[in-house]
Amino acid sequence: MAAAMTTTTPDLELLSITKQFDTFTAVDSINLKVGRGEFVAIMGPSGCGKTTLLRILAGLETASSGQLYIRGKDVSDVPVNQRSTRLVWQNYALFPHLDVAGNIAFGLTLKPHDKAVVAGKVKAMAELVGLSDLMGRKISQLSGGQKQRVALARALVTEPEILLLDEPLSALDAHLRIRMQGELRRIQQQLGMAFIYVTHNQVEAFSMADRVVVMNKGRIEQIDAPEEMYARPKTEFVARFVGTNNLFAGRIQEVGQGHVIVHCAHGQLVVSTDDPPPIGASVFVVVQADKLTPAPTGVAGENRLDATLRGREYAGSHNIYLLDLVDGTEVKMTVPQVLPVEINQSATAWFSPANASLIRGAA
Ligand SMILES: Nc1ncnc2c1ncn2[C@@H]1O[C@H](COP(=O)(O)OP(=O)(O)OP(=O)(O)O)[C@@H](O)[C@H]1O
Repeated sequence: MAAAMTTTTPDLELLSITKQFDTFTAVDSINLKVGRGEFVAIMGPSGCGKTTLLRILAGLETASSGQLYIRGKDVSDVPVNQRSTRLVWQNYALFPHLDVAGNIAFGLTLKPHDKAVVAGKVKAMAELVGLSDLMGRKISQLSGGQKQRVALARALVTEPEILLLDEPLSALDAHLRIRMQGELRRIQQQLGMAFIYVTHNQVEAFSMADRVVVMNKGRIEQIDAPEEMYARPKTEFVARFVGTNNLFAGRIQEVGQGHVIVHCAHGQLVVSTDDPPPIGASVFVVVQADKLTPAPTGVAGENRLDATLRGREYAGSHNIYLLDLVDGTEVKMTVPQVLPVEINQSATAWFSPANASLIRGAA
């Protein structure tokens, strides 16, 4: 039954959406609410079910079970041409025999419309996406970024309630991609429209989205604002998938005032926490690579990691150091300076207890 419509009705609500292909579960009991005008990015490794989920939202695929609501209305059985969603994907699927204006107008000309109304809407949309000067151009005379703008305008001109985007920028070069990220965010905010954006690209997801969804094997691992997801991954999978984190497996050995001591294979680590797991619990200590700094040799102290330098990479503004701990654990440290250490020599790293977090490990 459709939920009563209120101003707080989410743009999109998924209740236990599952998709099975024969015996294989591609999308597994997904629950998700997308608020009014929210930008949600869905990311995860290849094959985790991102595109299948987006196709279900678009009506191109039918869920095996579960309910899908758009602005409070159950659309689970509404066919694709009657959905208030539009899909934009990377191979723009534009019509080469039509010019830019013809391509943008295409969605509107499928239904009876006054010519002047169509022209007005196409003009306004071209202005919004920055194509006003190119209306008479053929598609073959456009750059990749311009083609992507046409595809975007063609979807938006039909005034969908939600725009679905499947890796829309992946065919563009790095420079153009950054430009288009800014443009997409501006357009989305100007229209106040919910965007559901599927991508492999972490930087893209984290720079545009209000919230990021990380999927793994058809399930949602974590939904959070980008900063929160980055600073506090909640599962081992997310900690390994997002950012550049170091994970140290261990067990809680001692619970102190505002901190715990974790026993790991290479030694003890101290982590600040207000929510300590019980003694004996299996945990991972998570420390971002840029929260590690070199520790002066010979100085004892908590969270000092004695290691061997195995590799280094110069990345312009920073250096990435690969270190091996005594038990073979690999550690990544990102620092601005060049360290006076050669490959296979001893090196040390250190982190503050306040810069580490805990996630529960396997029992
Ligand atoms: N029509 C289909 N029949 C059978 N299996 C399918 C079908 N469509 C997708 N799958 C399987 O479902 C899983 C999820 O596919 P999906 O395309 O949603 O993944 P994805 O996360 O979008 O991957 P990628 O990032 O590589 O595009 C994959 O294992 C895929 O092989």
